[in-house]
Amino acid sequence: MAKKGNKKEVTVARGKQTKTRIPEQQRPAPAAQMAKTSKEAKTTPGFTDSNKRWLKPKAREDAADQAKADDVDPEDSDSGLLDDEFGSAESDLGPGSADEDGLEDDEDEGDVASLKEELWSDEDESDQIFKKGRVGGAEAASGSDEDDEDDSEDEEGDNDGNEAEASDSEEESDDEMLDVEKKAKILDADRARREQEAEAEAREMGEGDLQTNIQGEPGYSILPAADEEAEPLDLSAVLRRIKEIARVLDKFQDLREEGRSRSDYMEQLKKDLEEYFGYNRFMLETLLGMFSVAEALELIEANEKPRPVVLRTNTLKTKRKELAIALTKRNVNLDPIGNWSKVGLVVYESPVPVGATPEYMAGHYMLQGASSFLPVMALAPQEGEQVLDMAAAPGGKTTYIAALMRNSGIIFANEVNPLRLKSIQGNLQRMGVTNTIVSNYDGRELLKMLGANSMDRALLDAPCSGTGVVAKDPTVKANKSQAEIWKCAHLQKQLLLAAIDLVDAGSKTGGYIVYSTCSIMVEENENVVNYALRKRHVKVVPTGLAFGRPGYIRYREFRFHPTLTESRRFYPHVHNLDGFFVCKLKKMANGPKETRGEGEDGEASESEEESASVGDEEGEDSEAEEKPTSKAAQAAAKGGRLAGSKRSASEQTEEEAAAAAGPAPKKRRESRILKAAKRELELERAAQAQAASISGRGSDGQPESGAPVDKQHKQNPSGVANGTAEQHKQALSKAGKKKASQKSKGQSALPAVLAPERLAAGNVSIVKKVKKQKAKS
Ligand SMILES: C[S@@+](CC[C@H](N)C(=O)[O-])C[C@H]1O[C@@H](n2cnc3c(N)ncnc32)[C@H](O)[C@@H]1O
Repeated sequence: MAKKGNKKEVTVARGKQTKTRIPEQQRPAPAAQMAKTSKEAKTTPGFTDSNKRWLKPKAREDAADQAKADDVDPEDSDSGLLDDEFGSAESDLGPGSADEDGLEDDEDEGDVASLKEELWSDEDESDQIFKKGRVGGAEAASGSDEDDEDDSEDEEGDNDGNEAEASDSEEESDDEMLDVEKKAKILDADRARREQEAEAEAREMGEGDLQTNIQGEPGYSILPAADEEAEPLDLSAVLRRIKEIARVLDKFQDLREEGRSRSDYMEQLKKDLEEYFGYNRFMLETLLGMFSVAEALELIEANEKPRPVVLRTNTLKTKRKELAIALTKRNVNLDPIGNWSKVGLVVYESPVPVGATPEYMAGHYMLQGASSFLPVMALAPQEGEQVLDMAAAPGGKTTYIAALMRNSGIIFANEVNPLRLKSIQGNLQRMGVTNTIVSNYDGRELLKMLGANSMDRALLDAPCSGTGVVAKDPTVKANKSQAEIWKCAHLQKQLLLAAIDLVDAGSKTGGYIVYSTCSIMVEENENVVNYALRKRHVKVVPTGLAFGRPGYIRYREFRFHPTLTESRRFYPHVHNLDGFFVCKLKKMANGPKETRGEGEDGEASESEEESASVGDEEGEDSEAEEKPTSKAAQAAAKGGRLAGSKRSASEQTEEEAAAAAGPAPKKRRESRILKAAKRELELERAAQAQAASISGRGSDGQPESGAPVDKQHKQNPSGVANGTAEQHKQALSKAGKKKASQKSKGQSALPAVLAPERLAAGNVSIVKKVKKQKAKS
């Protein structure tokens, strides 16, 4: 465990700005720990463990701390969060860094290159503002040379890891510090020195008489004696024991007490962690299985702290610079999120609820966990493409996809839970998204509705156990079980196969699928992707993300395809992000892989998979064989799929893909529903363009005059990006005529898609009822 200091909270008023110094033990993630736990960070720039900007401990611990400092009601700060991404942390099953040179084919290169151009290119003029000093408050105005120098040092020093981080706060010159800061600094230094001395003393004593004298008291034992009735300890004593046990386990041979085994310590540790942090046994065993004891504790501690509040600029409506200026005028204290994103802003403190500012209402930004940027960046949607967001509510990623596509092409945003549709619609409307069709299907049924191979790209931000977002939803600590994790994995496999089947391997610009979860469970991540690698002609490609830990290829009894190291894992204690997994797949050929029959390698037959991918929820596809039984492992090894098998697995994928599928079909199979929906969207766009030319709106549907947003809403209640009511009506009546003529030709109609009440601001809802009505008729 990293040693903790005891800095006092010091609130310093500087001009208009209030700065809150967070006690060291409350800081989001101590830099020393971070650099220690991620060697990768030392070599990767940007938003990594060594990103000083991101980790600069300026953020307050929570709203309550800020309230203390600013007299702001903490509830106010939270109440501003509308239905963005927050609140989706609950389980939603209801109704080495990216190797930029390691790209395997031209398409990948183009893809990642364009992604880089879009997202990693030199910061635009908007970032000059940050070079002149932090935007919030007085410092922004000064724009001193000194700040410039600091910034460039920041950039150069990104690789310096913990030392750079540690020294960063020291860099403030004494002259700049106020008296109270100076005093606090002296006290801190003094306390640190005394702690060091005490530790050294304890170590010295331990070396002579260690087994019983961890705390320097004769006869002291960390573990209760076997025959002793365990006395209840107060919580601070439990925490102390947790740390002592972690220390012993770290240097077990040296520090163990005589007659005590490792499992004695582990058992006591688990009991104490259960008691102190409230995890259940399953969760603890998982964490202690994935990480060293010390690192598991770091993660557990990071899970107790909220992640920073982050905004994503909606580039359909504004620029980051403009947004930063607007929010700064409201005394919001913010910074760019780091050099890995050109659209992210991290908010340190705000006197107004950031979920209820006029800029928010006008759709200039999305409140979005920083980890949510990553799958969309990996997806790298291109303008003009057809993109599926299979599990879309509340639409945080959909709106980002739309922004990257500049509202061109078509996005299909699907969500199974009808109660969550409104949140997608609301966000699309607020953010001025006009290229999206919202549907309400089980993702496993989408194949029937949209047609196989109909998409250029697909994002499956899968429903999951939420084990990466404990900070948002602490109930996850206590209510997850192995059975539930397998249940999630089962659904995730079916959804991923469906997503793959919907993407066209022959797409000129795409052919990519991104799979992501906010779970840290291997069963829900690498295990799911590994399953897809075996069932479909896909390969894992680099995500293009500049940081993140590589995915597992060996974990407990699991053995995964070696290319899974290209997938990326993100952790609260390493990256100060929610626990997250991102994997990018390239579809090599359409259609399923030919598999041997049941019994030959212990796998389900192809027909079973197909039924799984169209929604046989009860049908046990290959869940059993995916669990790491030694029988399955042997059988899979026989099939040549495991790491270490003689044939290179990536060769195998491509060879088999080529042999099984032949040339990729040139034409996509589009379902009638898809065609009708596209026609409808075209009509809608035509109406909007007409409306824009009449009413003097820009091409993005924004008023050129800058009329107040509220007024726009009143004039046009259906949304900020709509045409006039008359044009809307005309479009609908045209569509209605088309529908009638389709009907007379015996083609399937799309009544709900065309129903006026279902239309909202350029978005079209397809509801499940459509299917039922169709079936009846
Ligand atoms: C992790 S959340 C998606 C978050 C979303 N991508 C965003 O960024 O705002 C997963 C979503 O999948 C939905 N879901 C669950 N089962 C589904 C299924 N079978 N088909 C489609 N969506 C499903 C859940 O209701 C939930 O809204």
